[in-house]
Amino acid sequence: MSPHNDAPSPTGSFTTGFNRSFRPTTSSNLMTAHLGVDEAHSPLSSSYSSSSLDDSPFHMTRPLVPGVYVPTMCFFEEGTEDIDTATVARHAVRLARAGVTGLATQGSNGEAVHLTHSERQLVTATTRKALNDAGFSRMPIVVGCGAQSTRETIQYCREAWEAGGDYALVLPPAYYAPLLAPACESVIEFFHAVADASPIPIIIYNYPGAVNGMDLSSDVIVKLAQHTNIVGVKLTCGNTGKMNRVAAATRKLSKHHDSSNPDFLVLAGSADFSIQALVAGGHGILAGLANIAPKACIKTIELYNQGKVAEAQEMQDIVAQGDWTAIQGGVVGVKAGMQGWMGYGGVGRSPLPRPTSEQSRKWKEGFRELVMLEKSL
Ligand SMILES: N[C@@H](CC=O)C(=O)O
Repeated sequence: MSPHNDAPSPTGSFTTGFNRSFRPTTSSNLMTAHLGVDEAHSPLSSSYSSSSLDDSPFHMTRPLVPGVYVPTMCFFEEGTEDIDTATVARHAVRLARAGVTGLATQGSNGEAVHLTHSERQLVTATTRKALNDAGFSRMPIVVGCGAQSTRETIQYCREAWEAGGDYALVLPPAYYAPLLAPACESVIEFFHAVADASPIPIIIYNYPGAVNGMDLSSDVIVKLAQHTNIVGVKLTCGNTGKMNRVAAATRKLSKHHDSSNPDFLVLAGSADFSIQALVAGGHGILAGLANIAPKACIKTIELYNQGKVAEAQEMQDIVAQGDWTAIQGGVVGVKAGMQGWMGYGGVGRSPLPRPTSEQSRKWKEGFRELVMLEKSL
């Protein structure tokens, strides 16, 4: 059973359900929405500080610990393309019951770029409530908050907190990458400004493929890690040398040496290098493949941590092959695979293409070995 399954809950004051007075609303009035919390604890209050948040009875601290984090898919109603909240909730609970460490809404797999501000809040709030109702109120939710301006990124972080998110996953802004990249200072200033203003801690998202090729170096990441409100990194770049440098440097900077609760969490951004990440000193994965095979992803890491390296390698072989299908098919292929094997998933929001039946069969087949492994666990 997951350490996050909290029935009964250890904190009497915490209530299940969305507890930050969230009301689905338009983005224009979100910033003025009354949160129903003491003004001194409101993230919209100028006197707000992250330490005051921890004192708020409306907040439960959910530590960011090593393990498997899943950037959840977003699901849409057939025809209308409205958010299918029932499936969002059901999927979150399925993953939690499989034993994952945390979830991430609005990662690349969650089609964040297709969602409005209020839809993003709806997905996060639905996920939080589903977890709480199923006895997983201690499970953290990371929320994708990347945007092109510092201002909007901060707004996303605040909205993520309002909706029940615990951490913000932030990509560097990259539309104007050539203007920012030569001076890493601009990128550092961006992350510092966001971290200063965000009510929730920041996880750096290094995914060059999604941001005009911008690839943060280990030097930049280690510098950013020294900000008290920047607490982790997801490396989708796949650079295990960089991961080794970041893990080693942040370990040295750490005030304590508790490997079960590091100050700075270093995560692989794809499941196809899970054990490589552990060898490099990383702490786990935040990877889309776990939408399909959460138990296989968890088991691979467990085997390695238990010193069963050959068995871990064997499982990693299957995980890496399955991930190749996910990498090639992206959101379209993963949804087709889920629909084929799990009976839900549907299709991506327009303009993502609907796969033909032949393509759906191909994506489903690509996951066969992985799904067989998953079912055996
Ligand atoms: N391959 C990645 C894509 C985004 O980071 C994943 O597995 O999530």
